[in-house]
Amino acid sequence: MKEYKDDSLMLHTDLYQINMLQTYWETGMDQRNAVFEIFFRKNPFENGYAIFAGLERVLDYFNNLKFTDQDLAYLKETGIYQDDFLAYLKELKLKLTVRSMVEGELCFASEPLMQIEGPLGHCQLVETAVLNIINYQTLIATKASRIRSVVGHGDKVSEFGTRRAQELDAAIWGTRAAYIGGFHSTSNVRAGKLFGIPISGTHAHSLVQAYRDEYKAFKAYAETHKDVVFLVDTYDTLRSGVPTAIQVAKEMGDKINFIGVRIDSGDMAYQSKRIREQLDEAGFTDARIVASNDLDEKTILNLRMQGAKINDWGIGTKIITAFDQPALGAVYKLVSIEDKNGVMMPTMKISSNAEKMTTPGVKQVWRITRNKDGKSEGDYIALDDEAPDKMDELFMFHPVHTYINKTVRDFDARPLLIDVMKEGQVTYELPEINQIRDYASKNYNALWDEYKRILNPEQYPVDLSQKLYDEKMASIKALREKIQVKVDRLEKNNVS
Ligand SMILES: Nc1ncnc2c1ncn2[C@@H]1O[C@H](COP(=O)(O)OP(=O)(O)OP(=O)(O)O)[C@@H](O)[C@H]1O
Ligand SMILES: O=P(O)(O)OC[C@H]1O[C@H](OP(=O)(O)OP(=O)(O)O)[C@H](O)[C@@H]1O
Ligand SMILES: O=C(O)c1cccnc1
Repeated sequence: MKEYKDDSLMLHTDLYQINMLQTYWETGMDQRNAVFEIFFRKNPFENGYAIFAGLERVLDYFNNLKFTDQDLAYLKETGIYQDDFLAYLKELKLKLTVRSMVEGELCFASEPLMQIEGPLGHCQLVETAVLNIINYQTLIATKASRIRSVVGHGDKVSEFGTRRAQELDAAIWGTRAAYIGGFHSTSNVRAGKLFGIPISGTHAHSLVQAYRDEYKAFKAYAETHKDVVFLVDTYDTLRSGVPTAIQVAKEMGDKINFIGVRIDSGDMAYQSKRIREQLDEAGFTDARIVASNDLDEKTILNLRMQGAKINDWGIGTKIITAFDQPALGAVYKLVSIEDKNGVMMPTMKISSNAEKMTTPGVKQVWRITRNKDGKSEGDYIALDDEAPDKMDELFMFHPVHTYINKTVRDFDARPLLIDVMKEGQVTYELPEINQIRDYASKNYNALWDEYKRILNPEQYPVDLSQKLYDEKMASIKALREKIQVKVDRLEKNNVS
């Protein structure tokens, strides 16, 4: 890999973004004010909700983002761009204004998670990296929440996935997202240092193999550590591993804090029950049983159903790679653009595929909860000039099946998109990681159980205001008519 002393993230974008910027610039469009929104079309893992994560890194990415001399030298080398455009890039200072959900917010398909406003060219340049960050972190936080939701009360879940992650960055930011989603600790020591996440760890089979003997290995480990968890499945878990762990724990007595044992293979329901008996019989009733080996929410649920006596769970591959759904699929769509008279005009993409159709206009997402118990009624997407928080009753209807509707009274309406950056300056004070994690947990607790089950959850309502719905329908009609005129003209030209 080539080394650059001033490498920046400006080039961490798709070539087509710079190509579009060039077109906007050459045609005098680059300074037109534009608003883009980020949303995903389907909740990941067929879950009933997702947990928003990634804002801290997005703001960090925006901070001082500019083309460096070596970025520009590289672009020149490609031969794609002329000197005058490169000179324009050299002076480019991003003036983005950002509204976003905060990390730990519950979010749902089809609602804006973040809104980026600014000169069209600036907004375009950052699309790729912003999606890159939010897609991954939101996905992992959601997967973590699913896993956390199936473990027992008092069980601990540790993230073990660094070795299986899609490279170094994914390990670090993935484990942060897993912590936000409810994991208790990580095995990644650097993540502990960078984010203040609790770290935890046992030992590997190699320790036992190195000493060629379980007793020697456990004893050596115990003599060099205070807190110990012995990995007991290297040779024969029930006949050798656990009895040896017990022997060493007894010999060491108060010199160590014998936390328990870990198993990493075999039938973990059967083994954990037998291990529990052996530990209890030896008087170690508080010793914990840690399990790892390709675990996820489904295996954990199944193990618990079988009465497994597992207290703590180490989760690697399946969390850090979001194994069963490796991408969230969030997109970045233009919703409003300034016209040549300086007026902001809503814009949308239409498609025969209803899922691919966007909703035009600058919007706010309102979380509607009942005043009497704080429970969720649904989310209400309204145009920016609407104020559902000032209304006494709210008519909420399904945006496709409009006959599914309800009128809500005595409710609280909370706007979810808050100002985080104004013309390139961060205006938001980043919370501590534990505040984010607590916030996610509080939000999760306020959600009805029906939306939280990991299999076939109920669909949480994400509704459009009447005004937004009407404008969307009018835009679709107007666009269809415009296209029809064009098609007719083309056909007429072909005939003549
Ligand atoms: N009682 C159980 N019920 C359901 N799944 C289990 C049970 N015990 C273990 N598993 C899961 O079954 C999968 C395979 O376990 P298996 O015993 O085959 O381990 P393994 O990976 O072959 O062992 P090794 O790591 O030694 O190669 C793992 O995902 C594990 O978490
Ligand atoms: O199974 P995962 O959910 O991906 O969790 C991470 C795995 O990493 C370790 O195994 P590995 O074989 O790499 O090393 P070890 O068993 O020698 O520690 C650990 O024992 C887990 O099995
Ligand atoms: O601490 C552990 O037991 C651990 C950490 C990473 C991966 N596997 C196991």
